[in-house]
Amino acid sequence: MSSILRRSTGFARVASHSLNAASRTSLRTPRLLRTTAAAWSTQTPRYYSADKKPPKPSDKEAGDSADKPQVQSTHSPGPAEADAQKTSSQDDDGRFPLPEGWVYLSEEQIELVEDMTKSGPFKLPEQEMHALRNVRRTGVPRILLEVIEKKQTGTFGIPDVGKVIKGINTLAWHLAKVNSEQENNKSSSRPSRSYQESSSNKSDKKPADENSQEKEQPQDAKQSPKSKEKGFKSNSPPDPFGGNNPLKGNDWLTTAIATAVAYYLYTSISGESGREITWQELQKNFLDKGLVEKMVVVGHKVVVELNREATQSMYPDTAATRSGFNYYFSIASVEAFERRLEDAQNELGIPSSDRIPVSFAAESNVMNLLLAFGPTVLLVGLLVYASRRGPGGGGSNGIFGFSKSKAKRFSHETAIKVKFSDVAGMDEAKQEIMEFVSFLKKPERFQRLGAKIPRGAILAGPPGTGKTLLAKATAGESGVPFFSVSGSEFVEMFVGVGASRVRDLFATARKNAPCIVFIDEIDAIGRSRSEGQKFGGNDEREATLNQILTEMDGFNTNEQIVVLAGTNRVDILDRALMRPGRFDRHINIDAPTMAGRQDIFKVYLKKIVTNEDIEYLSGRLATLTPGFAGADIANCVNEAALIAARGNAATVTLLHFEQAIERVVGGLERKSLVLDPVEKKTVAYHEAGHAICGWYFRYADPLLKVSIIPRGKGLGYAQYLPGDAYLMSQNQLMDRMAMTLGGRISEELHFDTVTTGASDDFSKVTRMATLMVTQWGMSEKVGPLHFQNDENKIHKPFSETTGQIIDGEVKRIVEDAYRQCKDLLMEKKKEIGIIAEELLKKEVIVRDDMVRLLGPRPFDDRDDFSKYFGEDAKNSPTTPTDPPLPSPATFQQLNGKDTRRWL
Ligand SMILES: Nc1ncnc2c1ncn2[C@@H]1O[C@H](COP(=O)(O)OP(=O)(O)OP(=O)(O)O)[C@@H](O)[C@H]1O
Repeated sequence: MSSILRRSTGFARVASHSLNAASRTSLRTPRLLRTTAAAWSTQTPRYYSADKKPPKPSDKEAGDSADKPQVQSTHSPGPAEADAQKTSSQDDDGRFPLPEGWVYLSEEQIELVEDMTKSGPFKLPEQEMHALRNVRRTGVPRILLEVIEKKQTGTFGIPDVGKVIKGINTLAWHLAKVNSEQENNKSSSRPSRSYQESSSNKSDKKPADENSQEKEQPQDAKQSPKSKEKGFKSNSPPDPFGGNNPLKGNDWLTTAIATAVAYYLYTSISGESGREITWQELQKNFLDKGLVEKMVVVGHKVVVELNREATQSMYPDTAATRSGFNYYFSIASVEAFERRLEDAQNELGIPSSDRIPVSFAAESNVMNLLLAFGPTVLLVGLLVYASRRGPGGGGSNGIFGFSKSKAKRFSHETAIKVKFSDVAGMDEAKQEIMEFVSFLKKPERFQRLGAKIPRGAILAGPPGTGKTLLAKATAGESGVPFFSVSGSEFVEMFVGVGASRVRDLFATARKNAPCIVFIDEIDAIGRSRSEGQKFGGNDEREATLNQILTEMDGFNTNEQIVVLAGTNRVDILDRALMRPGRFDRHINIDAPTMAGRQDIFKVYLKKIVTNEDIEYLSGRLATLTPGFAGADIANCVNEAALIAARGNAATVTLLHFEQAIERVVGGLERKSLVLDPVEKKTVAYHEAGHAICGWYFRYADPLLKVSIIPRGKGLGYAQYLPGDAYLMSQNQLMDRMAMTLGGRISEELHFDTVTTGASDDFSKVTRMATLMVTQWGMSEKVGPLHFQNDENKIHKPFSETTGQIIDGEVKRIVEDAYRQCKDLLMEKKKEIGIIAEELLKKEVIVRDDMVRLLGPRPFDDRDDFSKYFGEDAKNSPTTPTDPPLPSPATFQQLNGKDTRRWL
């Protein structure tokens, strides 16, 4: 009886073997295959324990044997035995009744099955081959017959491998059932020997009473404890998987598993992969023996097709006899291969009519498919990847999220903590913008009287003057969400993206109303359309601008959305953007005044550790920093704190602040730059020339310091404090120009030759003179005309004749300044020498040195200057009692920046 079950083991092992074979041949899905194989091979032995003598729980051996695979019987029942073993349900030929959907196989088909199981992936161990004979009597599921027929007709394919597995599964299941029936019969017909019983002498020699005892045992007792546990009845088919059949009742699972392994099985059955051999092996084993029928060159491989019948007779056990299996070898070039083959055939004396045919085939279909569709698949893959790159997959960073606005959202609770008190200076701008705050906070106050609140405001001004800060403060004060986006973030290379981002931004704003939208650097998209057309226009930018115009028009008056925009170039913005109903308010935020700077200094001085008198300090620093924007001031204060920290100072002092300002304006001190004595003397006399001009010209700005320590790009500098002048007279301009030329004229007066050091001075003088002639109406010949300079220098805004007059006038003004300066310096040649020698000695001289050497300046100084730097000023690093100090930067002779806004 147990032998039938063992036959099912045989089938199970076919599957397991096949699966294992597949797992060996494929590196791709070993886990799936191993798992599946395990389901077949580890569960089946447990089932066999059910038909053994029931193991007693105390009987360790019996228990062990239940977990081990059974020793297979090699006994094949003879016809007489078969008769003896025949049960009542068997027909005359000993065949069992067929379940529905089952069929008996013909002898020829059984032979085919035997052939299949002799070699190849379904090969069975020799001792299990006898199990197949029982298939004659049990029949097989029809599905297996179909597969066998396909095998007969040569139409066996990938899907059929799955059918083989399913068929085997069903067969194993059925065999288990038959076995169970036989077990019942056996228990009723003892002591007659069952053909299924093991042929071991041990079982044959069992005493009759022992057998009878067994017979008398109740049926239930014959079941293993495990079978009992699972509630198996002896008349119901035992579960060959111990109740764990992974395929039972799971046809879809069967199909899935079968399909998954089918491909791998197919490749091993069909021998698609073949095996690589060397040329020598080919020659020795096949070529010399005349077994090669044909060779097919596929790329750099040659597939050897053997005469299968001849090969089988010579090498019966080789895989080469399997249909579809082919050996192959690699070649470097087709020519070399053909030559080698020809030589080999010549050596063998094969006549030309019998030569091995060589054909050429394209690479495998898979390769062709890969080549054909690979790039497309790769591209699609990349697109999908790019689309998921953004946070949350497909976010605004993803490629398909490019139409989403990139506006950052700040809310009252999160980032926007800025209040109007944090924005120093710009009182008028704050006043203007506060109206928006009241509108957002108490809209009814305005609506009650039928007033329409302005839709938006443009904050225009130089960089770093606090436009963004003011917008944030507006949001902070009104406690509404704040969406901040830069104009450049709307611009993409794809046409239409900008417009859709604008749509998205405004849609988000509407959802979050009341709120503030701030578009920084709006000139990136809001540039005048007529300007753009000069250079061919930019459709994308215009489409974006149009969308902004449309969206701002689309607000209804009750929608509490305020749009603020920041720009440094209000002059180039499109007029449609600036008209009432869109950006109604134009708020100019200029560089802060003296008072504004002082306020800003106070805001930032509060945040650092200093023992200085904040009122005095902020005033002095504000005087030292004309033209500084809020951002520059914030940077200076921070720089001072860094300098103090570098020197391990306990607090930040005035000295640190002045060093910081000098560094910001003049650049880093270049200690490594050592001038030779002649150069140093030239620099000293050059700077002394500037200093003397500043001291003796009435309208010159007050002199603060002269230095010949290289700093930034310059070799020396004279520092003046121009103050916040908003208007300049012609006299002031002439004095300033003359003072600027003082360096060169001093060189002329004291040396045989002049140097290149005055180049920057000439540039400034020329620019000033040109402005005087072309824009400030300070030339009688040109008259009160204004010629706007064309930034692109494409065409001059005046005629050729006017151009010549302008050139003549500019030259005349510079020459006047030159003469004025030369007259003074010739007169003060001795004083220049005194200052220059002092400079060579001390490298830096300050205002008090000048007073000591030249006497008091013959003209009164400005009030603010006197307050912080005059006689009554507190001791400061710029007084002579202090060690020489690289002091604050110049605003004129220093090559660094000229902070006068009109220059
Ligand atoms: N009035 C001010 N009060 C206090 N801090 C200021 C003021 N103006 C500027 N700042 C400082 O300068 C920094 C830069 O200012 P902000 O970004 O507002 O300048 P902006 O005018 O928008 O510049 P840009 O035109 O380059 O965008 C601010 O973060 C702040 O620290």
